[in-house]
Amino acid sequence: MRPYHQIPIFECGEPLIKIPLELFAVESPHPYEKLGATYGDRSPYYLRQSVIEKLIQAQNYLQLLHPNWRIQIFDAYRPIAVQQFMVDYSFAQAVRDRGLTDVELSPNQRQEIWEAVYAIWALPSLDEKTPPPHSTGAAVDVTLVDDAGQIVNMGSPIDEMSERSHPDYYANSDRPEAQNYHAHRQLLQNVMLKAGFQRNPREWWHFSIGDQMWAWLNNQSNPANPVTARYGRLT
Ligand SMILES: C[C@@H](N)C(=O)N[C@H](C)C(=O)O
Ligand SMILES: [Zn+2]
Repeated sequence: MRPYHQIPIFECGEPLIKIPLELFAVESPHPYEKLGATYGDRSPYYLRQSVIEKLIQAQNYLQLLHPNWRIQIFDAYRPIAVQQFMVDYSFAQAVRDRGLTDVELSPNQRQEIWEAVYAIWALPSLDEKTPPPHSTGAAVDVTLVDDAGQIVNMGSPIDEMSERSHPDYYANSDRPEAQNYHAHRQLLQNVMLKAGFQRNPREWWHFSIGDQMWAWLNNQSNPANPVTARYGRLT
């Protein structure tokens, strides 16, 4: 259980619809499909209707500051089967990165790797009270692309299992390069927050609106006016 799982969900029934990809930049091929994740008759490029409207709003705010920059969509809707696939893939990759194989892992090593995996991935829970954020169609992983079509350097790749994924990792650095990374992360956060999203406190790229994490973060900063979640798991 994460603290945001205490938030009650009152599903509003808003449809999951195709993102108008022509408006945005898009990571292509899709990063998880490339690894073998299958979506059946679904696609990762779907979100709830008003989440898409808010994403367009965020990009409009971005373009007031930087005309011709775009939000790049890395991932959006994620069925629970894909959440499970990515959790398993990330565990296996972390084992390989340590130069080990699954059978060689000591109980301590196994636990340490699972902790690293679940530091950034949500549990692929089938319980309707604790859905993984992307399985609600309300969460999106994004970065920025500049007017030359280049991905803006945020100082670490999306999905890296390290401290560098923390949004404020570069906040107190004296290095001009690191200050740039922090400024880019702040720019992304500012335009997304202005449109109503909240950012995952552990990941510079993950934003959501209307799900449990969003409600929990809202309630942390504004306890006098608590909100609940309006998007639950989609089947
Ligand atoms: C790991 C990243 N892509 C992500 O989406 N993390 C959140 C917490 C999730 O799994 O929902
Ligand atoms: Zn995410």
